[in-house]
Amino acid sequence: MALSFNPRLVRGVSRCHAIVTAKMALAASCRDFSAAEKSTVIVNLNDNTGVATIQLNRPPVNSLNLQLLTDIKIALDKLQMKKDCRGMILTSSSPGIFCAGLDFMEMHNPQEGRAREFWRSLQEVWKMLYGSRLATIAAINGHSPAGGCLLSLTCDYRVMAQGKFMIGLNETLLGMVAPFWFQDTMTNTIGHREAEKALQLGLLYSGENALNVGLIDELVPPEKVMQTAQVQMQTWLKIPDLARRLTKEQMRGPTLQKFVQRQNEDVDQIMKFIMDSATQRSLGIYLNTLKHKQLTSV
Ligand SMILES: CCCCCCCCC/C=C/C(=O)SCCNC(=O)CCNC(=O)[C@H](O)C(C)(C)COP(=O)(O)OP(=O)(O)OC[C@H]1O[C@@H](n2cnc3c(N)ncnc32)[C@H](O)[C@@H]1OP(=O)(O)O
Repeated sequence: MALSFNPRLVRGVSRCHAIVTAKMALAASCRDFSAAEKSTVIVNLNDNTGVATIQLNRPPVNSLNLQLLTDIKIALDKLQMKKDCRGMILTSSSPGIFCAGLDFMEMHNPQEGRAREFWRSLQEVWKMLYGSRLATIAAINGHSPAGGCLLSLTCDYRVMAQGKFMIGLNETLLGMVAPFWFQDTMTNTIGHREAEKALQLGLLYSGENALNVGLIDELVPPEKVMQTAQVQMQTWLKIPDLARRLTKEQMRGPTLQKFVQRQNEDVDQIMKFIMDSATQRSLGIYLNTLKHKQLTSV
């Protein structure tokens, strides 16, 4: 995958620069994580508008492994430290795939030390995105199951591509429980009743149904996703930053405080769960299902 700018993002922009793609030193592992040397996010900041774009860039499906999570975190850190940066659009460089959720390689028969680090990175990315001072918009240009849906839910607004794409928290289909903070993020977006149904049944919504339940805010042709996100961003940036940011803090504060109080306990629970042989069996069955393409949306 070439690390070039998306021309649509930079057209007409006089001073647009890339923030260097984040890299990380991976902890020693016996597994082959050879993708570690490759860039996994492309970051642009338009100095004229103050709007940044983070493109997930880990083909084929942008599954969230330790490297991608670390790269997102570094990119966000850099952007949030830049005073002039006011908004961020989160998208993917792979047409048809926003993000396939957590990387199965991190979950299937993991080493506990690595799994802990991985989970803490996910927590950190969620916390940063959910509490970001920036106006954030997810430009969902394809499938967005599980952790992919979670990433988009942290944003202030979601634009999704029309087509046969799915979005939802489907953890129960994998024999897993979406952690409480996944559940809270979903509930805060679509309300308790719909979230209860969606989470228990592991529903993957079509774009139309996602729009109906408020999981996304707009459904547009794939080629218009980015442009729509940019136009929508102007609406968010018309509001004085401080007023918008403080309102966001107040609305999301209780969810974030609950999370911080239970963050360590959450890591311990997840470790217990993922190291359990029954969990691994369910995951193995799910991976087999995935190979035979039996996933459907409602
Ligand atoms: C310690 C923590 C404890 C954590 C314990 C608790 C966790 C609870 C929370 C869990 C959150 C999650 O996100 S769990 C992850 C849930 N994710 C999913 O269920 C998505 C599964 N994927 C899909 O449905 C599809 O791949 C989809 C995204 C729609 C794209 O379909 P396509 O037809 O375009 O592409 P495919 O042919 O299926 O996929 C291309 C290749 O990518 C691989 N692939 C697909 N999804 C992948 C994924 N999530 N991780 C790795 N690899 C993936 C496929 O196997 C293929 O590999 P090759 O065959 O080799 O080419």
